[in-house]
Amino acid sequence: MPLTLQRQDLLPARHFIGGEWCEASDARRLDVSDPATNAVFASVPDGTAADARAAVEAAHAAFDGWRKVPAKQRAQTIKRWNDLIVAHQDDLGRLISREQGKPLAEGKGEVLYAASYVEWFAEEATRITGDIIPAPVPGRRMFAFKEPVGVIAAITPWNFPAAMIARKIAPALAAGCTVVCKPAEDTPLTSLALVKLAEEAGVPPGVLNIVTASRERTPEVVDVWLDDPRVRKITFTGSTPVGKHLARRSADTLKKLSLELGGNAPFIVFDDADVDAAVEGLMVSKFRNGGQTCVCPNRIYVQAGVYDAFVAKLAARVGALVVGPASDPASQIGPMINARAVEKIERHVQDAVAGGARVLTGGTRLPALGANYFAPTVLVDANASMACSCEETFGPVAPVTRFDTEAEVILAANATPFGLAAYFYSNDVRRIWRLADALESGIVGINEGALAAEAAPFGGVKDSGYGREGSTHGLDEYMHFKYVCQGSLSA
Ligand SMILES: NC(=O)C1=CN([C@@H]2O[C@H](COP(=O)(O)OP(=O)(O)OC[C@H]3O[C@@H](n4cnc5c(N)ncnc54)[C@H](OP(=O)(O)O)[C@@H]3O)[C@@H](O)[C@H]2O)C=CC1
Ligand SMILES: O=C(O)CCCC(=O)O
Repeated sequence: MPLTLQRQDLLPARHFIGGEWCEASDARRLDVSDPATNAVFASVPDGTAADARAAVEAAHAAFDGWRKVPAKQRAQTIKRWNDLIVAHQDDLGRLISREQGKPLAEGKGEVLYAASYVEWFAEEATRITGDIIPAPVPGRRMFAFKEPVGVIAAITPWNFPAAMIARKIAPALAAGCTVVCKPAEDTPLTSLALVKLAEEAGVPPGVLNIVTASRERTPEVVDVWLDDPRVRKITFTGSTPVGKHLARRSADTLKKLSLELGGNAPFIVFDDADVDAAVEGLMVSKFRNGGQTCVCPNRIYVQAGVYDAFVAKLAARVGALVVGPASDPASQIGPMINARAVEKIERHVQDAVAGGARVLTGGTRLPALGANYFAPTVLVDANASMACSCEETFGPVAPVTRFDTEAEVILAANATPFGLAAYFYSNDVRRIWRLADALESGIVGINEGALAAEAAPFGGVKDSGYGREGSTHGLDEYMHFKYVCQGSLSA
């Protein structure tokens, strides 16, 4: 079924390069399908190296002009973009849900979440200050100015097609950078709609450029940007192997990098926790976007004293989740993004069961709904050797492990190369600060399952990457310092 929007022109379905909506240089196109049915409902250009080069040319040519636009004017343009995103939240929410599969309420929620970053960075644009440094010797004046790094390349994933674009592009524009962007193959339409609204907001030609591409052609497009010394920064959200590839491949041109990569978040419930609050927190954090979120709990550790009560309550809540297409307002869990995602989830569940885990609810695909559906699942008796404990499942599967002591669970929680988010529930204030210190993670939730906010620095440690998005630190990622030192002037 074609997607009908209030504003059909929010589906430009072409690249945007140098202020022009255009086709791929060889006119090849890429189909976009609905993960609920696998039915194709739109298409976009399948980008080429030539398109990628044209985008860099445009961004490079626009940089000097954009960086010199007064901060207040840049801020006003970005604020207008925010206002347009909010005004079109219904269309954008429907677009997200159709191409990504999340329930409509979540799709619309993501639009407002994305807008919160755009608004935040519009405001931050007017507060970019530097330092006046007390000189260590007489006759000198010393300053540190912040400057935009230049052209930046944003490579975004499919799980939050609006929010990931927003929290990369808004700070780049606020800092005075120009942008080339490549969204994920599965979800190119939302990003094109956002770029259309940025154009309407008055972002000048060449400042924001977007090239869509298939999985097959993505390396060809991105390699152009990796090799081009005019691209001064890569900002990426996605898998750890691709993040490491980008770091290696951009070494020759020594680009600045922000890498927001995979996670393997522990979620720990202590005997002294409020069990109902912990179950609620897990439902919020684990099943958001059907479990396809990098900060989703991937390993759930529950202390022996509350284990039985916790898993009984959790299984009841998970078993009651309504699975269905985004188009059904009752749906709480939509389809997974594609066949590869469902295969990985199924492999994790089967591996866990073969290793001794028990399924309390779910555990299978839901073919009656469609090929990409997987039942929300609770596994108990999970252990560290299982694939679901070592790899990011990225699906609606909650594997639960029993533990006895605080020392034991800290060791287990940190026994992973990843370090993006960690959660724990406890009412003992001494334990709370011990754990907050001990967990090797960029983000820690204490008695809270919903952590992300535009004012907070989002990012990881270890194999979960580096760099932060959101907050004032999210703006610094797009700037460098220039130290200026003035000696004495001769009389
Ligand atoms: N941190 C996070 O938020 C995310 C983590 N993941 C994790 O990664 C797993 C796999 O998901 P997947 O979609 O394959 O993630 P990828 O890392 O493959 O994709 C993320 C982005 O990188 C692009 N990309 C892929 N390969 C290259 C390459 N060689 N050079 C440049 N860009 C590239 C993708 O383009 P294209 O779509 O065209 O391939 C997409 O735009 C998930 O199961 C999950 O565990 C996934 C998404 C987000
Ligand atoms: O999963 C991701 O790709 C990061 C976005 C999650 C969030 O902002 O909470």
